[in-house]
Amino acid sequence: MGILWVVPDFFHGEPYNSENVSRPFDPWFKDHDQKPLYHLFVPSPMANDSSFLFSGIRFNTKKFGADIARFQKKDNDTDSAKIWSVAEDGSAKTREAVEEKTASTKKRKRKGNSSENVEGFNVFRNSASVAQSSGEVQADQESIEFCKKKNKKEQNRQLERDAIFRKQHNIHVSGYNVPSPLQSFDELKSRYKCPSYLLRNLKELGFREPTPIQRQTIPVLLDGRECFACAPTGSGKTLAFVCPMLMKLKDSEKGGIRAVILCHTRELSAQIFRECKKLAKRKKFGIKLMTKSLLRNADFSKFPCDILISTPLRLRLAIKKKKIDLSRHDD
Ligand SMILES: Nc1ncnc2c1ncn2[C@@H]1O[C@H](COP(=O)(O)OP(=O)(O)OP(=O)(O)O)[C@@H](O)[C@H]1O
Repeated sequence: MGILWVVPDFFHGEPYNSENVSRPFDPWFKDHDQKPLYHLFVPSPMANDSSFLFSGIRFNTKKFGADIARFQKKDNDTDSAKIWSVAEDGSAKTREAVEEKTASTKKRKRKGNSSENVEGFNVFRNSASVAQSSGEVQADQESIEFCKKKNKKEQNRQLERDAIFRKQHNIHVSGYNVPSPLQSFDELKSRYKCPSYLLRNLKELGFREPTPIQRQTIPVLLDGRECFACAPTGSGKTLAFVCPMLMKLKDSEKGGIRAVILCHTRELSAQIFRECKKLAKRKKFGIKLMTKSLLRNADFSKFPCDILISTPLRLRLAIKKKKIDLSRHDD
């Protein structure tokens, strides 16, 4: 254990002086060997563990890196450790060595150079339990903070890239933490695990690139966010909401209506119905258009329907007269 307690020997008179020829080391040590001050500490745990000295101390190794390098462990430290163990053993054979080393330590002290600090620092470095574990904790905290900073930097870079991309495609957004727009339809697979039938259908329909409204609306809806989108006629709004709808529904189920699309005109609902059918090709989704005949003849209690497309008035009629159940819709 690399510890050197430097305390004045108040209890036992004069300190050892190597230059005092009339008081050589052996008799001096004999006087003090009976009750040296460190014996007071030996039975206590303090003698074996210096961590009590440093508990609660946190040392910023990053900030004081240069100082740490300067105070790295030196031979002096091992010397002082030897002195300590020798003094404890009380071995007569090594007392000479003790004398020499003690004298040299004192000389250094007198000169007032920095080695004293070195030892003090090494004590800190070597105290096994608390100092080491607090060092580890601090290292962990530093690496976490480093990761956080890195993530934040990367996030800011991504925000910048998104802003440039939106500007290029004339996309305007408002809202908090808006997801990044789609670069391509392939991103549907990498980012959202889009089923392959849908990607195949998009390809077959000749949709190579998403339109601006699709680029931004699809990620927003797939992230479970609410969205109010506005784009010119013929800009591909239908795919912008049908594609995430199909992805969220995943598979066909026979338990009732799971999604509703409301359109203000019958023509538009018929157009959306056609688009839905094209996009859901190869998947047995129950997609229904609320026509007059359906409203009249259908038994809505056993209505296998994943997506229902209707105008508001027809849906209201169905709810009132046919007790259509919309409670199963997926969020
Ligand atoms: N990414 C795309 N690439 C090429 N064509 C597309 C793409 N998305 C949609 N289309 C096609 O563009 C046409 C218009 O799409 P859509 O009906 O969805 O537009 P809209 O914005 O909903 O129009 P409206 O406002 O009239 O309802 C459709 O024929 C559709 O198949």
